[in-house]
Amino acid sequence: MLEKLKTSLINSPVIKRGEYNYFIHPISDGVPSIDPHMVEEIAEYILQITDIKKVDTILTIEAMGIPVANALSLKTGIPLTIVRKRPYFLEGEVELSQSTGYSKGALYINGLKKGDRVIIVDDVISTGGTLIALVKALKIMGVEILDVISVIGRGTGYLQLNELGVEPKILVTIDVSEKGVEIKNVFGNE
Ligand SMILES: O=P(O)(O)OC[C@H]1O[C@H](OP(=O)(O)OP(=O)(O)O)[C@H](O)[C@@H]1O
Ligand code: HPA
Repeated sequence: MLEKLKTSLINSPVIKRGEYNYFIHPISDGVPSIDPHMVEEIAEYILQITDIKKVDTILTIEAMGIPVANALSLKTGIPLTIVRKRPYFLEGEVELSQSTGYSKGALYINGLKKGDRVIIVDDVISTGGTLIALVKALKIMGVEILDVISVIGRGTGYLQLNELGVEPKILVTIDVSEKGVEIKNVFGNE
């Protein structure tokens, strides 16, 4: 299962972004090109591990959550809502701070209201900085989070989501070092 994803991950180049060992992969970077059959493999797998029936909208974060989240939206007919990196100044817009292992910035939520039921789909969880900030903001908004799914996971950032009462489903967990990427676990193989 997830063979295309696993095989491509172990061949990912790793560069330094400051002190951070950053792996480069089509799903997390769109580099090199994204194989639609790999996206299909991932979307199919997600549909097997999450209950999509009650979901009002699939929520993702600009930019690299979009390819997988959009594939899910197309397959299910459920609308896609994208948390953006620029403001739109619309009524009710919610701003939050995003920090990763190599960047800091702002994110902006539009199009969600209290009571909306969402699944969050992203490409990578590492420090957890992005998803922790998003989950906290959604809870304040009264948005119901039915599931949190990340295609790739590294490090222990996901543990802080547990403290927020969220158990993210991470499809493939990896170790990243200067030597490269190693597969640690596949969701459902525990
Ligand atoms: O767990 P964290 O440490 O927060 O890292 C995970 C985040 O890092 C990337 O976002 P980023 O905005 O860097 O890149 P992108 O625009 O390529 O998605 C990725 O898309 C995740 O959202
Ligand atoms: N590679 C690609 N995207 C990422 C990473 C990484 O190492 N960490 C957080 N988002």
